[in-house]
Amino acid sequence: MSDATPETIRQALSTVEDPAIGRSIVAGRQVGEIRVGDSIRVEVALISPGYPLKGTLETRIREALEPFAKPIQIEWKLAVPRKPPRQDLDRLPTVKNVIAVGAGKGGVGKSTAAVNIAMALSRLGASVGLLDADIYGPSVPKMMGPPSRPCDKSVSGERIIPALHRGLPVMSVDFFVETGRAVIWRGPMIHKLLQQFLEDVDWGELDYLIIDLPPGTGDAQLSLGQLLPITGGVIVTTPQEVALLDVRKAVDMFAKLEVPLLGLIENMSHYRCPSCGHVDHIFSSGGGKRLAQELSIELLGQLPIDNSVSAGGETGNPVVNAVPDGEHAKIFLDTAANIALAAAKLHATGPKRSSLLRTV
Ligand SMILES: Nc1ncnc2c1ncn2[C@@H]1O[C@H](COP(=O)(O)OP(=O)(O)OP(=O)(O)O)[C@@H](O)[C@H]1O
Repeated sequence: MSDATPETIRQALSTVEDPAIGRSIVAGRQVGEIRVGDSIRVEVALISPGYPLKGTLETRIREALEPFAKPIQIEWKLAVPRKPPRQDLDRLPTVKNVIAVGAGKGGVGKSTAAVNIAMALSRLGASVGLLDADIYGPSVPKMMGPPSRPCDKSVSGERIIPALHRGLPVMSVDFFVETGRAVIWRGPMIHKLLQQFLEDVDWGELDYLIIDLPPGTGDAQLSLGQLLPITGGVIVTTPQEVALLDVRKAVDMFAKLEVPLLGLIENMSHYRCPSCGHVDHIFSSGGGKRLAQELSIELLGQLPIDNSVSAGGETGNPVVNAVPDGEHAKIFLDTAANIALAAAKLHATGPKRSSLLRTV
């Protein structure tokens, strides 16, 4: 075995593959600074926040460096890869990944999921923004609580400064309508506003922009999807058969938009009695899992019904933040990590040549 130098160590590490993508961590530029003294210190960047395969990667690194017979210290960093979206929609150069949260029907907890996933990714160390594109019922600002900085759209000719809620930049259709007024958007107005959200908003450098899409799979959703540069889609459903039927429509919608599907979240999956711990599958059991298997998509997470989740939405303090060590925060953190990993895996496939024409 050769002496331990940064070069020989880098060479040894070139045989280590990232377990999620099967690529050498040296070739993938995941290895940063290497320092050698009494011990070996290596900087290694993970491809996603909360990377679920970190233990496997660590074992591989330690095995590869074992012959140097020195203590090994690994300094973990985060370097989220950027997956270029469809060629015709490469509009957000400072945003690495755009993740759209959709649902086949209303009321399944799509906005709750979008808000908590954004908070969870941020807790896991990523830089995250939230775009509330739910033109029928923009609820993200309410769910995130009062802003520490309101949205500044006053300066004409300059970039719009997004609101800041709990440290996350947020833009919402809600900022552009009077409180309590029903929103009747005509297609061109929606397009214009969303185009502004994408082109005129100063989002800053983001690993992830999470988009809360309107519920359903009609024309409005399709045209939004054609406008937004989405890296991957996530579908939220409840376990009832009737909701699951709508999931198939949502899957079709993402396919039409040529947006890769990252997976399914089953919300209101079951209810656990807080006093006796009894688990009740109020709707039906295993529906999300069966459907995910049937459609060959990943089941990213299963969230039980719980007061703390709805209270988080009502009080403007998402459960991931309000009860940070609770069961529901843990489920959202795991779900967010699964989403981020699924998006990172797409990176290996490179930019997509779209057969769709831009409609605006
Ligand atoms: N796991 C859960 N446990 C308890 N309440 C929940 C859960 N998930 C969502 N809710 C509640 O269900 C209601 C609907 O949730 P939410 O607004 O997130 O749904 P949505 O799919 O975005 O609806 P919309 O179609 O109106 O946009 C809210 O009151 C929310 O607090």
